[in-house]
Amino acid sequence: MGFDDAMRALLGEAYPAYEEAMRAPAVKGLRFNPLRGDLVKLEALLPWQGQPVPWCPEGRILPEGIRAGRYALHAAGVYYLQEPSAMAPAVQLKVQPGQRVLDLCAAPGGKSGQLAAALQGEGLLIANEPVMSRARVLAENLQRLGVENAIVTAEKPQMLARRFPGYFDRILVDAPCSGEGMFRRNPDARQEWQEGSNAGCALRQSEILEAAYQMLKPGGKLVYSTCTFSTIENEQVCQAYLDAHADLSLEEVPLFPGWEMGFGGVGARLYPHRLQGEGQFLAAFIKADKDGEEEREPDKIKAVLHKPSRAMADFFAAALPMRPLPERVICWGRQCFALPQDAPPLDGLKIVLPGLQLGEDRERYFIPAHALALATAPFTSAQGPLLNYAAEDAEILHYLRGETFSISKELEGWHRIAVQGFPIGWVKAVQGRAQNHLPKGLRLTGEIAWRYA
Ligand SMILES: C[S@@+](CC[C@H](N)C(=O)[O-])C[C@H]1O[C@@H](n2cnc3c(N)ncnc32)[C@H](O)[C@@H]1O
Repeated sequence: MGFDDAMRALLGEAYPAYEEAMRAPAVKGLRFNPLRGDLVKLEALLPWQGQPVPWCPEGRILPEGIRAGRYALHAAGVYYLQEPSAMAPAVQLKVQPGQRVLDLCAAPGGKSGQLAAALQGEGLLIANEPVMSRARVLAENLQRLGVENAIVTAEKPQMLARRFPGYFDRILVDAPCSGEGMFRRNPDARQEWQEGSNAGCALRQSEILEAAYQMLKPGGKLVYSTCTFSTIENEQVCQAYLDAHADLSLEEVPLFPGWEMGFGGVGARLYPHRLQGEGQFLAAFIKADKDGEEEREPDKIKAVLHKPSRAMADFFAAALPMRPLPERVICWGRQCFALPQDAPPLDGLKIVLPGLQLGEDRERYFIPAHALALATAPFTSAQGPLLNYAAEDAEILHYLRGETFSISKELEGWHRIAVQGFPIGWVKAVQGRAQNHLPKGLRLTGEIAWRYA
């Protein structure tokens, strides 16, 4: 059976509506980042209004033609580009500040960003992605969003399961899948569809879920999601999971307008012909609490902590006076990171990012990391030296292109540069020039939509 026949069999009478929706353009969205402040204020920064996404308060549907990834406020982590249906699984996990959260299949990081925002800086997020190149993008995205309490790992789920038995309050398994729900966005993937691929994906999904089960605390919650339609990868995987673990039960997923209950009452289905978004499946599981069973806590961090140099302390006092010098600092070579509170031991794991990247402590001088500028809250004049510009100011364009530009001759030393109050990186003021410290990989080339008009 080809893909079209499989969809016809799945949807029955609704198939023509689905087919018509597939001829329309894919829906694009953005999600405001609550770590950057109040939603009403963030939304007021943009000159266009997006329609709200009913299942995600921070989500907006992008009006056609807006290239929101090319604006300076994107570089400042004020929002993240995310397709509306993809916003649903992380919302359903209902993360609370202070919890231990695992995002097991996390790159490029849209859902990790949501989970980190729900933690509000308290607790721990481990964002895992086994494909190293993708894990690096994940780390970069979390840094842009200003997340400070995340550790990015690049491990196989089974390896993590050995290290973190019963450790997490919340786990998201946004599994690799056959991607049928994304064919409108990615038509080439449709050509690659093969009948047998669903079963192969299901096998891998069940293995990932098994590792996640081992890491879920009694009383904890897990959300499983895919962006595919096949019942083999969705309801059947969920049913097999329930059959294998008597202490797992389904949590009902509230249905928003346009959502459909999954087959057999398992989870929820989002279809492009029923709502403004692409295809998605999600289901939520609760692990039964065990009275009297002691929680197994891994040992606290065993890493050798770095004592910040005088140069680093001076840098913090001058450039970020509102931010105390971090206490739990580790270094890889000269690159230093502040560990999140309650970071577990990380030895033996493939770590891409162990916490907030601070910069290079070279004893005689300190070079701040880009992520440190992005981690700071929106500007107030008490927060230290900052060059604040409007989005359409030429300095912002120069900065994002990696160029130096003129500033007042009276300024000296490290300054954050900000757009509309939101830092986008560091410059060093030297004799009336702002030396550009935007990492090369983040510089914009080609057309830049730097004006909102
Ligand atoms: C659907 S994507 C995740 C999207 C991500 N959650 C987001 O919101 O940006 C699935 C991810 O799982 C990763 N992956 C592949 N095999 C995996 C495995 N065995 N265990 C965990 N993740 C895996 C893929 O590389 C891919 O990045």
